[in-house]
Amino acid sequence: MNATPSLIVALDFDSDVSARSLVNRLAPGSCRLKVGKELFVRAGPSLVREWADAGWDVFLDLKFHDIPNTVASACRAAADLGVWMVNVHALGGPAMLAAARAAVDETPARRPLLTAVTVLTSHDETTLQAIGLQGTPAEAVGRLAALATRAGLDGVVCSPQEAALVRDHCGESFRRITPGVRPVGAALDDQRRIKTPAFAIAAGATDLVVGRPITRSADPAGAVEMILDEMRVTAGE
Ligand SMILES: O=c1ccn([C@@H]2O[C@H](COP(=O)(O)O)[C@@H](O)[C@H]2O)c(=O)[nH]1
Repeated sequence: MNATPSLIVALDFDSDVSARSLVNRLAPGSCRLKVGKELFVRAGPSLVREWADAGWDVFLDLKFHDIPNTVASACRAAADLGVWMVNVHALGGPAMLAAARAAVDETPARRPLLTAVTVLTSHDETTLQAIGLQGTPAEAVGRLAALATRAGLDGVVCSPQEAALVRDHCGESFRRITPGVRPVGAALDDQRRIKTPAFAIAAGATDLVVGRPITRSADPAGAVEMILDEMRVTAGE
């Protein structure tokens, strides 16, 4: 793939009013939208459908992780909303990943991209050990990305620190969606494995997810433009 990397704005707001106020200042061609657990629980599927119908690429980031039948049904429901991408958690294992893939394949005309979360960007080696995962985050990402590749998924969610490793092991066309992106000087918040937008692009990330550096900025639309500029410069556009 070598497509221009995209910016996905994480709309982690506590109301649809706040989310709409930012989205109304953005253009669908300039970035994509991510609806995660908070906004989805607050505002529901109708908001997702509304944005998808309005031409936005919506990433429904609910990280499904359950028995295969339940995850497959949830992926079908996401496809019915018209989302651009939906994700599951790779820790659900091969059968769950295969069931998710089969479910999105049932609607070829509007099949969403299907990606898998590997190791959350809030983890470091110490917290991985605390939950019983051996090795470095990069080693765990490599193992989980291999599972996702074998199940026929379209890519994984990983930190920018593992983007190059995933590209090398899983191929150029396998998407590397990277949260844990922080412009120079931005607060770390609860993230642990972070890098700048420039690093993420240079390392081969295909889609950069950025939330609080935008949503908590005094000028969110300006923050989006600054990140897009840094991405363009690094990509040599
Ligand atoms: O490993 C992961 C997977 C998902 N996320 C989500 O991305 C955004 C990041 O928000 P920031 O405010 O830029 O930290 C958020 O919605 C997470 O749920 C992640 O951070 N790490």
